[in-house]
Amino acid sequence: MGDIDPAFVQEEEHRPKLSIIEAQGIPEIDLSPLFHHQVPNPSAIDALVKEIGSACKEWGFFQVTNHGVPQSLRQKLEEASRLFFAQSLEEKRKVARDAINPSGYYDTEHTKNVRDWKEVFDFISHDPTLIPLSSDENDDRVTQWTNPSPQYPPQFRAIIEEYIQEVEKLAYRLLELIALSLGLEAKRFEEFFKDQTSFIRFNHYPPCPYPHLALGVGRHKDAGALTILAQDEVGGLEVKRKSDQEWVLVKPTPDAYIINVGDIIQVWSNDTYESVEHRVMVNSARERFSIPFFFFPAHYTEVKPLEELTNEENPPKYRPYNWGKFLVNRKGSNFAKKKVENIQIYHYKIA
Ligand SMILES: O=C(O)CCC(=O)C(=O)O
Ligand SMILES: [Fe+2]
Repeated sequence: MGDIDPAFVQEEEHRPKLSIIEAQGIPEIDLSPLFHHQVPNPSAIDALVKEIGSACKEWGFFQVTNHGVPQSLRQKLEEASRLFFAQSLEEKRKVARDAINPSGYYDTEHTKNVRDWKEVFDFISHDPTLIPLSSDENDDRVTQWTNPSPQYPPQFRAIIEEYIQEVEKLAYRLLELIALSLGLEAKRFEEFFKDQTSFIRFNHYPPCPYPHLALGVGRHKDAGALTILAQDEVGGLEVKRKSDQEWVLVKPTPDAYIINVGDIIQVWSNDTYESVEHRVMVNSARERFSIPFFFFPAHYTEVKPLEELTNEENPPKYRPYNWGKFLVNRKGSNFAKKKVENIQIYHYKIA
């Protein structure tokens, strides 16, 4: 292999340190109190809500175990993902995304204008998904996103659809716990997800001969409400620890999910919880797979700090923004490479 394509090379300050801090990992939270059907145990739920609240506040990231998503289903999905990516580029490009429909395969994503060392297959969770036609605020036309139908592996689409149903149940449960932890009613956020724009992503990070120069995904924050990530046993996800701004590796825990608070919860909670920066390291020996589910509200959602969480002493820190316009703007800028920074929530911050 010759020299690395400069499109992949990170600026010096953003290159990963290959000596890794694995100290003091993100909190691990056992969700089994949610699944004791006979007699509800309010004190166990209270304790869980407190744990979730402090994980959101101190880290913005945590892992959950006993989460209710069947392990066999996750394994089937992971196996299907491996088979899909093992195909030739030509086969994968038969389900390529395009400028209109962002669902499908591509291998050219850039994060902050540096190319990521990965290939991706995106699949919206509700097909079709209603979405603004453009990010222009004065254009109120709406269009639809739909999914491609990968022909291989044969049951891929059916397995994805089954998995989405299960992971969505977990998303709603987490949302309730987060609402309770903010002193809100459990179902406070539910209405925003009736016509949700969520999607699932399959990431494949091939081995990379330049792990000191490139990243699988450059540093970023997730724009949605919540992310529910399945990572394999290889490891590589790093989170910027809030206490000291160090990058720490999230050690793989078999069958657990990694949860992180996205920008929307940051805005809803008026910065009580913050969306935390993360990135993915690659390694020269092993490929890695991960499957995030991005839990996104309906396109017409006006995202703004909740009234219950603001008052005269704590006024709203953000101007309202339209989620659909924000999302379309993001998708457009990740598809066509622009030299400018893409849209971020701090653009709506009230000084
Ligand atoms: O692969 C991972 O561990 C995380 C990927 C990620 O952060 C993303 O796709 O937004
Ligand atoms: Fe992410």
